[in-house]
Amino acid sequence: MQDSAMNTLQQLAQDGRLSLLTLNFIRYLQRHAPVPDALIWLVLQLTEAEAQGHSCICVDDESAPALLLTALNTEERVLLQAAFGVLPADLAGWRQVLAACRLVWLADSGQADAGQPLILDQNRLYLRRYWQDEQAIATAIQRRLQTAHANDGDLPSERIRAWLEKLFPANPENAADAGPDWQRIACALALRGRFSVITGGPGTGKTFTVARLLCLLLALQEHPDQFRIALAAPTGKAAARLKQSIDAALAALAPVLNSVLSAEQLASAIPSATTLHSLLGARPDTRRLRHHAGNPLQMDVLVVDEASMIHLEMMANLLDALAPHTLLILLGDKDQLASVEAGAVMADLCEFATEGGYSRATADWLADATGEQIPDNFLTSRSLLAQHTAMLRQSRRFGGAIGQLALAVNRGDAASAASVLRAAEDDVLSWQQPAQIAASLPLFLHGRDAHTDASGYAAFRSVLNAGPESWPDYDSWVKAVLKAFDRFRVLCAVREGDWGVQGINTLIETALLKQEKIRRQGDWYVGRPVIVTRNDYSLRVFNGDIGICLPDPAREGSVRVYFPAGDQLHSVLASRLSDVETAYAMTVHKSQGSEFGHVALVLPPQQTQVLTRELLYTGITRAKTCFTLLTASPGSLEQATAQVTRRNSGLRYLLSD
Ligand SMILES: Nc1ncnc2c1ncn2[C@@H]1O[C@H](COP(=O)(O)OP(=O)(O)OP(=O)(O)O)[C@@H](O)[C@H]1O
Repeated sequence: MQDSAMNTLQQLAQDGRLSLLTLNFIRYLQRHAPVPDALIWLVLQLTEAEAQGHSCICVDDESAPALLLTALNTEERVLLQAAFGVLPADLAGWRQVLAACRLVWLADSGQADAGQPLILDQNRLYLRRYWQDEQAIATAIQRRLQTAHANDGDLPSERIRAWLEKLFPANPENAADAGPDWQRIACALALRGRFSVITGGPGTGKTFTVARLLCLLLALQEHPDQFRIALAAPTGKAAARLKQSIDAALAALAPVLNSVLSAEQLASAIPSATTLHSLLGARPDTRRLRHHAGNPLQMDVLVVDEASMIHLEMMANLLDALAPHTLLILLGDKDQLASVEAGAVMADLCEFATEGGYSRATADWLADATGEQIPDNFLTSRSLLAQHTAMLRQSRRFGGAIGQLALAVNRGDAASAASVLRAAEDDVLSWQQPAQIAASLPLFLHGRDAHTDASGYAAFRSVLNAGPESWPDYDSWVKAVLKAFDRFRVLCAVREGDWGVQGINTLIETALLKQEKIRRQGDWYVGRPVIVTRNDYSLRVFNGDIGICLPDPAREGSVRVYFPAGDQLHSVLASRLSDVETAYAMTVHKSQGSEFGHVALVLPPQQTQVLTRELLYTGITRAKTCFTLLTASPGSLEQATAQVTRRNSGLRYLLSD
């Protein structure tokens, strides 16, 4: 490598403008073989892309260099570009450079794989581990899809149809042109194989449908009492929500199912939901999991909710750990923010979900088994995966203004989103543009004037201040405090700055301190809401868990943090928790899988890459009853709506056959 390029990189790393990890990786490559400058240039892009959640870069894509070192200013970028000189202009030129380096394996060249750290597959350059994860996921899914019933005729379509009619009675109020019942269709598609995807926006009935699908599966078993079901989600909160919704749905279905299982048998067939980490048997201080192909999970069906939060490595691990006969059902909203880590698995799986992509054979089977006719425009006969994917299209919860806003944002229609925000009744939606975010402090503390639903933290503070005396026992009070905290949340696009998580948490805490509403003991005070930032297996607290600091009833003067654990509570001495942050405000990313009565979404004034359509959509759809948008200028709404994240990935191509 030319000295000038390496010197520039070293200088940038010294100034903290380039990650040391990247520099060390380049040095590692250089120790093993001569590395041409053009490849170093690609590695810089690749490590940057990985940090942004892409699994690879497209070397012939003119936009790829735009990813490069976004942290650099123009002068630094110009310097770096000058140091690297002229680079190949097209894919053929890049392939030539890469083929000449023994650290790169050209996966489509017919050469044997020698374990090189970099892989070029078609036009996509990968770090080996992401390529491996994508390959493993695609192979495992294809295998599951291919071991579907060889012939739909093997399935008892008449029985299935009879059950679907019981589980989803036709609604006489539905308009004749309402289209097919996608919920019935989702159930029937899942019965055909070992892999199924059900996507849909918030409130479209994903859990409603999967509860009925589980009933249908039980009803079709010869020995329903021996049928093993498992429920999981990426976070503890999402797992608890899944279990709650399924329990509620099943309670309503018990009378329908009583010829198959008693209410008690039905209740015991559905275990509690766990996080994917604990399902897979994650252990402290090691990446190795207890369950894998050599020690698979033993269950007949696994439902995983909030699948958009699953990253590449986790999906690869999950598929590896499943027994071949297990039916995996993924539930999620394809339009939500992707996982923080690399990959956009749910978006890749649902690449064609909107258009359907069903074959004529699938449509015929659906007509037999559900009585539903698939409209012609959904018959584009896409991939095998499309034959096992259903998209629910009617929101049952978000008929109103929040739903319209989410839809407008999802369509990329900033003008409609703005007019929905301006036209809505202000107890549901509000758009405020404070010059300084500090001006929103009254909103955070007390909510919007005179509108009880659009609450701030006043409801939470009031349950907290009432103390345990007004409740039958201490735990009931703690549960009420936790519940009241979920009535409102400030969600931010960024962490730093006045308009970020840290600034707003400080703003709220300082105000409460000034008003003498809190009394600190070091970092802790009674009523401090915290979010866990790192898994701690010994304390059984996990990244993203939210708890509240309250007095320890057993020890005068000491405080514990209480976390919800299903219907129960889990508590930890506050002094033992080190990796936590105050949680009046949290990032939209961390809010995935949760819902709050009222959400105040804060978009920062500065232009930032994180301000995307998916972020806005995810923030809006966390709100159950009221939503307030806080921006410094109207432009932020437009900017976020226009900026779509499309992560580079090879998975969607691997799955498109
Ligand atoms: N076919 C239906 N008939 C009547 N009610 C329905 C139907 N489908 C869904 N619902 C109701 O709509 C509400 C939302 O359903 P559900 O919670 O299953 O949606 P979801 O897609 O899982 O939502 P989320 O995105 O929050 O996970 C629930 O109250 C549910 O009972």
